[in-house]
Amino acid sequence: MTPATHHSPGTPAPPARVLLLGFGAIGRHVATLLAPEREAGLLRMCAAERDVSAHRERAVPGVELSTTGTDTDCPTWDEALAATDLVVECAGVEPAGEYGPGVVAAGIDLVLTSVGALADPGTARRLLAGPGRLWVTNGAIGGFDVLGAAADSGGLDAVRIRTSKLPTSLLRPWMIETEKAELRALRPGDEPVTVFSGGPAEAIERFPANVNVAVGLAWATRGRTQPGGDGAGDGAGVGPQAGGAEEAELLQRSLDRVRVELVADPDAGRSRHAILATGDAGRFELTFESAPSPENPRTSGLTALSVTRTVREALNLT
Ligand SMILES: NC(=O)C1=CN([C@@H]2O[C@H](COP(=O)(O)OP(=O)(O)OC[C@H]3O[C@@H](n4cnc5c(N)ncnc54)[C@H](OP(=O)(O)O)[C@@H]3O)[C@@H](O)[C@H]2O)C=CC1
Ligand SMILES: O=C([O-])CC(=O)C(=O)O
Repeated sequence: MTPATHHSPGTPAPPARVLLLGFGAIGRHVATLLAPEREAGLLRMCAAERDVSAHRERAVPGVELSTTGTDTDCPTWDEALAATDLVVECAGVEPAGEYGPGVVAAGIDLVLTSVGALADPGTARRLLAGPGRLWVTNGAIGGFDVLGAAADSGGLDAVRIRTSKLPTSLLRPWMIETEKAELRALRPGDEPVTVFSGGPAEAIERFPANVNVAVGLAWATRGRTQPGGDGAGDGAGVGPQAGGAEEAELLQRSLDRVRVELVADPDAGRSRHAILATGDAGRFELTFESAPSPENPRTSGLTALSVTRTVREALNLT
């Protein structure tokens, strides 16, 4: 839905109503970046958290709060959703899978930040089933115009991503104590340690907050649904008109092709994503080291910038 264009000629467009699912590092940064649109009356924003009381003191001006939890002094998720034109998920892979399908099924467009949710075939099918459109953000990486073009022509055989992060940002509850101790003991100058090597689906299951980029890369290089179709593109929204089931199938094949390496690097001042894609179309090497998020130094700041761009595109605010 593009509310900015749905109004009578001659009357000002009503503000687009945006609901953030999750108001952490990315959600807050996105809300701050969209302050000019709020102040210009183009947008109204609400943010859903599961524990609103923990967020009241860190309010962002002009952003109302609602809850997916049990707070009783603010609108519930369902109430907030009923008054929304666009949902922007920035909560995590699990909440994306829990709430996202209901958003698109209600005919509301969804911007997906936790792109890793697409690694689960059932969730991917439901997120792509419409009638709401799914907008898959580029997140912490990019260059998808080049990689998408190469993939569209069937010109890629191998797609790899090597993500390097500070060791302590890769600690996970399922790790055994010796693994955790090894990561904690790494000091600047030590050799990096590979903590995962394999496919994006397994990677996102083990590291849901670190390798959304790998699933995003698989999405970007899934190729085309049909000759003359317009399903693939640089962050393009998709929906039933673009063939949701076919998109989901292409994505599964692409997930099987992408290889992921996740590295704990004690010298990784910035998160680093190195992509190598090769095939008949050529050899493409792209590296991303974005400035850290102002809210969370373990997350690339580029993600919130990409999400903001996707929101502007989805609402025709560009
Ligand atoms: N595509 C990409 O390139 C990238 C994607 N990401 C994705 O973005 C997600 C968010 O990142 P970031 O902002 O740094 O993480 P944060 O932990 O800072 O923020 C997530 C917020 O979502 C809230 N939340 C979690 N579950 C729910 C729920 N069920 N209902 C409402 N709110 C909920 C959390 O609340 P609480 O405080 O209660 O836990 C928290 O406030 C990551 O988990 C990752 O999946 C991240 C980086 C790059
Ligand atoms: O922020 C980053 O560098 C990437 C990230 O965590 C993810 O893809 O989940």
